[in-house]
Amino acid sequence: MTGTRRHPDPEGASAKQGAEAAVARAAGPAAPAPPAAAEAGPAAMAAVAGEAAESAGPRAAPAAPRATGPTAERGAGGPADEADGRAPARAAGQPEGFRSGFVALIGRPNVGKSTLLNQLIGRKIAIMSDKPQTTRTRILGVLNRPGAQLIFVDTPGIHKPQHLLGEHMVRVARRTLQEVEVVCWLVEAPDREPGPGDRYIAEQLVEVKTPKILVVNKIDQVAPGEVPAIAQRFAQLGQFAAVHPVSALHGVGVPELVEELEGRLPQGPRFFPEDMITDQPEAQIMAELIREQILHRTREEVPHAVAVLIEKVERRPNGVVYVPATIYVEREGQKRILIGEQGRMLKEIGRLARLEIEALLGSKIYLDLWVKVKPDWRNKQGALSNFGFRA
Ligand SMILES: Nc1nc2c(ncn2[C@@H]2O[C@H](COP(=O)(O)OP(=O)(O)OP(=O)(O)O)[C@@H](O)[C@H]2O)c(=O)[nH]1
Repeated sequence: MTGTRRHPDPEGASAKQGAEAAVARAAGPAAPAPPAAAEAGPAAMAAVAGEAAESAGPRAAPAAPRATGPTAERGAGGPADEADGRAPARAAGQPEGFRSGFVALIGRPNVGKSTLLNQLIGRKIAIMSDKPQTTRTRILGVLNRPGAQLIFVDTPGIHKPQHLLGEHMVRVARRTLQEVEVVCWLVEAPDREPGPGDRYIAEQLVEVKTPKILVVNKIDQVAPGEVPAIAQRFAQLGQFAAVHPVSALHGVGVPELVEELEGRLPQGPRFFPEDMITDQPEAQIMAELIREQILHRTREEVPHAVAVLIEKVERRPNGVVYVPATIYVEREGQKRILIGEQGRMLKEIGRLARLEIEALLGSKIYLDLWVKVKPDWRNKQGALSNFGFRA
């Protein structure tokens, strides 16, 4: 297998460090073209950009401004200039008064953070499922508006950790709160009142000095007349700059939320190129799309015991992109469930994931799925690193 065993690290550096690097690239000389997908393992893959790059397939994706951390150079127009006391230089074509900044989406597992992120961006960049703790790492989504760039950070749900992976998830979510311009706290209207998980988050939020917006999601599941009282019960738990009832699934209330958030961002540079919608590498999104199909089809402990690794992405002369991927589980029994009778379950997971990946890349895909057992991987630091989770 030629694919590397490490995914690019979407969180090895802070979101802001990554964005600073992005500004450096945007302002500096033209970024080098990404290595051809045929030769490149996942670590070298570029992130998924907007329409143009995507429809042209992985080779055409621009080099991604990834969270490259301390080695990245800063260029003119980046936050380094602000630190020097100079006004940030505006990139060509950037209007006067342009606003930009980071918005964290936080909340209990399963409240709809990923659904809201996809709705805000207008594209599917985060997987969604009805199983709690679906999101395992921080995901950046970029919304470009005529006068602003909003960078959303979808965090793993904050919950009481029960294993090493859980601890990692909560740490990532907490760290994110320190770095952003606005925090959106999502709660679920069907809960009707705050539960212990919500109160736990509210306590964490007390220390957060950045403006907080309370977003009451899933209002499609309650009678409209109930919404104000429900919102009030959650709003009592803290100091909120605004309260927005939404249905992330149906897009209700989302444009109003975007207006609110844009108005709260400071003036600043465009951190990411205009055609970029996420900093997630393609290979990582592919792995997540496979995991999403598994989440939809399995129950109890299986969904949480699964990790997916894209071994390589190889464009073949006939135009088909060959993607071998390994699904790791913790026990033989879980492997049997995933493979299913006469391989039927794995075949179906592969078929549906392939359709999603083809839509993502705009190319024909040959998805080669394998299932392997790695006992207790969620409690092994080495395995977590291999799967791209960093402390
Ligand atoms: N009816 C309804 N369902 C929603 C809405 N928003 C999200 N959901 C559903 O809620 C479930 C959880 O949504 P996710 O977006 O995966 O939740 P999350 O907060 O990202 O979950 P974690 O990744 O576990 O933290 C999915 O089944 C969604 O379809 C909404 O506005 N209305």
